[in-house]
Order: sequence, then C-alpha cells, then structure tokens
Amino acid sequence: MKLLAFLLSRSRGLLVLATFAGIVSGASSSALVSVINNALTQDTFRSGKTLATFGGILVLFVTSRLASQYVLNHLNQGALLELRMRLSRRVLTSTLRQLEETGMHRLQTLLTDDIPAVSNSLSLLPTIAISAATLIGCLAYLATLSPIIFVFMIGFIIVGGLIYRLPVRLSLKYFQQSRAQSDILNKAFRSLMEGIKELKLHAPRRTAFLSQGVEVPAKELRRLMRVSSNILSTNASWTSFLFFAFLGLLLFSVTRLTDVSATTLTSCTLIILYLQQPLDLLLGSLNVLGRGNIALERLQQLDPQGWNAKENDSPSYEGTPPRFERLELRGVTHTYFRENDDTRFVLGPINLTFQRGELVFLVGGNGSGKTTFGKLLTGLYAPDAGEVWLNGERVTDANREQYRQQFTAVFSDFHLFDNLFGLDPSDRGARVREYLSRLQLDHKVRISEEGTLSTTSLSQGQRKRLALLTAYLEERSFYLFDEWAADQDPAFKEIFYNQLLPDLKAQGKTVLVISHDNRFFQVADRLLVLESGRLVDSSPAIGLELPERHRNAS
Ligand SMILES: Nc1ncnc2c1ncn2[C@@H]1O[C@H](COP(=O)(O)OP(=O)(O)OP(=O)(O)O)[C@@H](O)[C@H]1O
Repeated sequence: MKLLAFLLSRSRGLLVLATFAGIVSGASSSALVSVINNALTQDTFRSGKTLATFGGILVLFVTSRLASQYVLNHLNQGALLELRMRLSRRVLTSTLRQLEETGMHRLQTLLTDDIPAVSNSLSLLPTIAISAATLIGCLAYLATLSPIIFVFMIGFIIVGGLIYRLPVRLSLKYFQQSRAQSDILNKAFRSLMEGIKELKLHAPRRTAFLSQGVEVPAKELRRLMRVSSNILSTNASWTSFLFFAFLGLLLFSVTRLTDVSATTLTSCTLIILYLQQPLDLLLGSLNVLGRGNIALERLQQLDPQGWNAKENDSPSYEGTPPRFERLELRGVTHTYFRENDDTRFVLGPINLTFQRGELVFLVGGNGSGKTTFGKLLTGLYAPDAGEVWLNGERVTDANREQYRQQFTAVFSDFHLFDNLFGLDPSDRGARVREYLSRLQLDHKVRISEEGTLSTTSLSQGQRKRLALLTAYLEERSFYLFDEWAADQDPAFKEIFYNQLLPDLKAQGKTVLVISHDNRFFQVADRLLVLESGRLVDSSPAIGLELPERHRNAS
C-alpha cells in the first residue's frame, strides 16, 4: 500500500516501535478481558493478588497505548509537513509549462482536498495498530477458551471481511471520480474570486455562472460523494447485522451441535461483544485508507519520477551568476498545442543576439508571441528546438537554473510579494529610500528592516512601480519589462522611458522592453518586431524603421 510505503520510507524504526507498542497495548487489552472474565466466572479469582495483576496490566495497557499513539502522531504530523513541503518544492522545481498544463485549480485541489485526505488516513494509523493488536489478542484468548468457537469466529471475520471489501471498492471508485469533479469545482471557485467584479456588474452572467459554472459541478460532486458515502453506510449497517446474526447463530444453533459449557459460552460471548468495536474500526478504516491512497497517488502524479527522490532538489540557487556579456539565440522555437481545438501556436525559429548594455524594444500585435518570447528568453521555458548560448556557453537543462539568475522580469501578470523575500533591505537602506522617492512612492509605502512592505493595496500603476523597485534591488544583468508602462500616467511614462531605462543602460544593464509606446522608440538601440510568432525585423538602432502596420500602435 502506497501510504504504508510512504510512512516506511520516512521512518522505519519509529513505525516498528509504534506497531510494537500497539501490539503490547492490544495484548494487554485482551489480558484485561481475560482477567475480567476469570473474575466473573471463578470466585477464587477475586483476590488481592488478582487485583494487583489487573492494576499492572491496566497501567501497561494505558502506557503502551499512549506510546503507540504519540509515536504515530509524531510520524503522521511529520509526514504531513513533508507532504506540504514536497508539494511546494515540486511546484517550484516543476517547469512553468508543466504547471500551466497541470492548471492552478488542480494544484489547489491537491492542497485543499488531497493533503487533508492523506492526513485523515494517516491519523487513523494509531487506531488501526491498537485495534489489530486487540483483535489478535482476543482471538488468541478465544482459542484457549473454545477452539471451535474460535474457528467459527475466524470464518466469520474472513467471510465478513471479503463481503465488506467489495462495496468499499465500489465506494472508492465513486470517490476517485469525485476528485476530477473537485478539480472542476475549484476552477469555478477561482473564477468566482477572480471574476467577482464582472459577476457583480452583470446579473444575467452572475445567475448563469452560478447555475452552470458552480451548481452543475457542485451537484455532481454531491452525487458522487453521496453515493460513495451511502455505499459505506449500508455496508457498515450490513456488517453490524452480520455480526449479531453470527452471534445469534453461535448461541442458538452452533452450541447445540457442539459440547460447549454455559460458562465457556458466556466468556466467549463477552469476548466477541468486546471485539465488535475493534472490528468496526478496522473495517471502517479500509475506506479512509483507500481514500488516502487515492489522494497520495494524485499527489505523486504531479511528478512521478521525482516524488521519491531524496531531497536534493532544493529550488533555490545560491551561486553567483557569471557576468553577462553576450546572449545568443540560435533557431529557438516554442510551440503551444491546444488539444481542445487541435491547433497550435509556434514561436520562432528565432536567431538573435543581445550584447551587454543594449536597450532593445520588442513590438508586435496581440497574440504575436511577445510574452512567450520573454518566457523563452528568461529561461522560464526551455526551447523545443534550437540553442541558447550565454557568454559562449550553451544553456542546457543542467545550467538553466543558473542562467535564469541573470534576469529580472516584470511580466504583465506579475505578482507582488508583501515582503522583499531573498533581498536584504537593511544592506540597501539608502538605495531603497532613493528608489521609493524616484518611483514617487515614498509617501505611500514604507519598507521595514525585515523587508516587509507597509502595504500592497495600491493602484495598478503604483503596484507596478513597486515591482520595478524589487527589480532594481535584484541588481541583475538583464531586465525584461512586459508592457510595464501601459498603466503609467503620461508624466511617469516620460520618466520611465527617458530617465529610468537610459539609467539602466548607463549602468551596463541589458534591457528588453515589450512596448506599444511608439512615441518613445527613439530611446532604443534596436527594435524587434514579432508577427504571428516570427521575428520579421530586427532593425539596427536609430532610424527605427517600424513596419507601417505598427506605426500607430500606441
Ligand atoms: N499558456 C498557454 N497555453 C497555450 N497557448 C498559449 C499560452 N499562452 C499563450 N498562448 C498562445 O500563444 C500565442 C502568443 O501569446 P503571447 O501571450 O505570447 O502573445 P503576446 O504577443 O504577448 O500578446 P499580448 O500583446 O496580447 O500580450 C497566443 O495565440 C496565445 O493564444
């Protein structure tokens, strides 16, 4: 079972210890039953010595049970922490394309549904260990009291267990289907959050979205989970029925055929009744374990090769990137396949060189591939074909992480963290203040010594300025701005194009600006034009002969 293998891979020693303590607890629980039974049936047994034995076993029972639970709880919580961290690391070490194809909604289901499902099943392990040990101990005691009733009991457990398993499998099938439905529902929830303004402004859209977008998958999820749970409830009731039917059969029929005394029968009945609880717990846990297993499989599917790898896949790169001199793209391409409509978009092949200290503009119509080019250039996408060379060294999978450290980028869908993670603002206090003032944010935002921003609740243009501040502090060699100035007022556009960009160039930075602002193209050394994924012009410097169709783009 995957769950057990997962726990075993984490700490075999502790698992053995917990199981041993569980067995001791189960055995002492059975011993308690035997003492109680003897005290009930034999007068000579009710002595002070027996009381002391009873007390001793009781202490052993409680302490071993506690030890088993503590160790397993420790293991479970550790396993959960590891799952959360692994999933986060997997996200950070997966390629951007893999994540885009997986879909954020699916990652959300993994975090919000699947990890708790694994957690639920792991938290059952102490109960399972103790119940199993109690069951085995009581059965052993039953065997000493009446071998024939023991054989009947074993027969009942085997037949009952087999009958129980079939509906559990069916229930798990429905549960598995419900996971795909959860993905769809989480996608709808994301739309609900991100599209709240559009939904509030348009009543018919809101009504249709609620009934088709949310209610349909939510109802389907309800149906699947209801069927799955009803199968289990029916199964549990059916098993209780079987249990008492077995007891009835034992008391009223079997004992007539065999020679069992009334005292033995009373003792056996006491034990069998005592066994009902561990049996119920064990059978009930089959389903929870099955659900945990399905959830763990889904988590592992995110990266089947890498999941079991040892933790040598730290997502951070600590080295110092080499000084940037020259970047060359030789015939690089990137293709998006759209399975739904069987079409594709091909960027490239692109042949291009960037030198240190160049200021280059990239223009092109909507959907021409500018942002895709930005992702390819910065190493967020690996090229499908062609080669990238940095300072005369070829970029491969092995050094792409290092290659990415040359770049800082503000994409049009940038994310603003509320802390300058990975940057030490105390080292850069004077520069932070200078940049805040240059970006006209000094009256709005303060940055604490720990790097926390006093607020990120700003206008979109101001948020972009804060993203630019972060980019400045990163002090990388190559800057990429994807339509950065689109949200800026005219006065700040002037500052951006006529002061900030030339300043970066003067510092020896290479800058690629994706822009539609043709009023400012003269500040560029070079203008690149993309059309339907093809680089149709890379005119050298000034004069900037922009093809007719792009002239009035801004
Ligand atoms: N994650 C993706 N999966 C599949 N196709 C994509 C993806 N991202 C972009 N595309 C497709 O690739 C093409 C280029 O998109 P891209 O975002 O690079 O264009 P762009 O020039 O930056 O456009 P805009 O000026 O509108 O921002 C588009 O046709 C788009 O449909």
